[in-house]
Amino acid sequence: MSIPSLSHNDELLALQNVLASQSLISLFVEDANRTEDYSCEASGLYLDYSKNRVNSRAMALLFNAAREKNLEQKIQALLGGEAINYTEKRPALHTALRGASNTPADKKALVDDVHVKMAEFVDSIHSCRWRGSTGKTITDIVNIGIGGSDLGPLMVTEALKPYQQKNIRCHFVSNVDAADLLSILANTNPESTLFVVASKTFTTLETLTNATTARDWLTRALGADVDVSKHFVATTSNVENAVKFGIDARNVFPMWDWVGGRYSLWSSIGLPIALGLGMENFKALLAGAAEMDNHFSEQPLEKNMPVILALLGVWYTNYWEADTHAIIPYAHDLRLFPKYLQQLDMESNGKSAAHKGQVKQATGPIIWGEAGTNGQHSFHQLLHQGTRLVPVDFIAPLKAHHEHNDHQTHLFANCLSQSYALMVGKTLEQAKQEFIDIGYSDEESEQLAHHKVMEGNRPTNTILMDQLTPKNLGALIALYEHKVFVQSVIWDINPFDQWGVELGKKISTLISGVINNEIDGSTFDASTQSLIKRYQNSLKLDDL
Ligand SMILES: O=P(O)(O)OC[C@H]1O[C@](O)(CO)[C@@H](O)[C@@H]1O
Repeated sequence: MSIPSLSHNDELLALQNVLASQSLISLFVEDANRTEDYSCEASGLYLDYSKNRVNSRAMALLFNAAREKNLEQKIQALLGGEAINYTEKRPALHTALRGASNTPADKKALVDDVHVKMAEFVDSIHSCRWRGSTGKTITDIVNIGIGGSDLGPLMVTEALKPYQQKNIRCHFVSNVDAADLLSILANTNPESTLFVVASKTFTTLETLTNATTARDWLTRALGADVDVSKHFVATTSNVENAVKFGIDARNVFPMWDWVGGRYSLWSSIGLPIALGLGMENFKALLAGAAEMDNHFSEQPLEKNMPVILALLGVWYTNYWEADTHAIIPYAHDLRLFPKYLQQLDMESNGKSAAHKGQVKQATGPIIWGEAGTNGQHSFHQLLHQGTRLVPVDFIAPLKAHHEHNDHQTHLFANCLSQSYALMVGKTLEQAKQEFIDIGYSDEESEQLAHHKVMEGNRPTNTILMDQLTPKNLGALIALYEHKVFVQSVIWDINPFDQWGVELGKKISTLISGVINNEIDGSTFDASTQSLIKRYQNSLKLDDL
């Protein structure tokens, strides 16, 4: 794949060549101020991007590229509510949900109303005014949703566990595999359980299947005349379908088509966050994100954290041919963050259609990762000695929510040890000496040394925050949302649609029809037909 069409491409390519032969450590030696020059602060977050294979000229050309693609105007178009999602002809106004300073007034009014409704509902659950159909207080919230209607609220409630309200447990069901739902139902009491059916469209197969099974479970346990409305609420933009499902219209928390699914945790889709952590903490999450929105809108590109992260990503994807990008939080509570970012980034920028025609360069990388230190004992080997270049974002809170400072110091020291080791690596001479030091002969040491060599010069970002608080988490999520947007601008793609997931959905409906003998399956290929047959045969065996 080639590179984005930019006027300074020749120079960028030449610089890549120069920087590829220069060690990262030598860049620090050359520039005594490198750490200060290659760092930035925003909304409680500190980004150190000095351990990247860039110099000031490369950064200047990347900022220039962003200007060439009219990034500054596009940021204002995004925040101002222009129909930036041009394939679906609508704005992408997740920033309005958290009250970014340029939020259009009509959207602000809608959002404020929903916040009032959410706050009243949360209070009625927490103060035990809302009761189940048999008079019991609600102890368990089960969110039924998938994709953006699951991953965001799930990740946030896990990340902010120290803020969890007493007497309320939150559960999340997403997979159409009933094993997911049944494992939750096995440990909940129908009398004190509230289901939140979360679906922007209220048409998603997985969510409707799970919600129907949950409703059957409830009526089986509490009788056909149970007041289902005491146990089911919905968060959706499709009030009509939610009501058809049997949810009382008063218990539907609206959202709108101008909020993308993967950007929706800030909307009523965040209801389980507010129920689990309290409305104040939900609002603090929004406030942190709004602060990052304002930073994104107001700061020059050179000091703009999402822009810097995005341009570094473009640099590695397009000029260094990095296919993947690892996200490694050194906070156990953030362990779902990489998984959350997989949807945010890959569903947004996993595209090959440009505004006009097809893209000419690689677009969104494969996002992956795991919490440190666990990853060190699984995939870090590849980061240190593998043949692929994998840029890494390390994310670390300085303070923990517990008092075990010995653990926290080990955790933080490991985080820094990884970025340092990835940068400096190990030379052949050092490796040989290590073998000699443990008693190997000179000849053996010579032969084996290359197994221990680490090339080093692997690029990393380090993002620090004081503590993993609702506000800091809000800022962190918004940082990555905006990073993804900036990259979409450079790559000239629409990050707000997801046509790619539609085809599989449609075909699965057809295949269900073939399995149930409602549709002729002969148009499918021989492999698919034979696999369908095997499944049908297993059903026949069950009937015997
Ligand atoms: O909230 P809904 O409408 O049920 O959709 C769930 C998810 O399905 C997708 O459309 C595709 O996976 C996501 O973008 C979305 O978050």
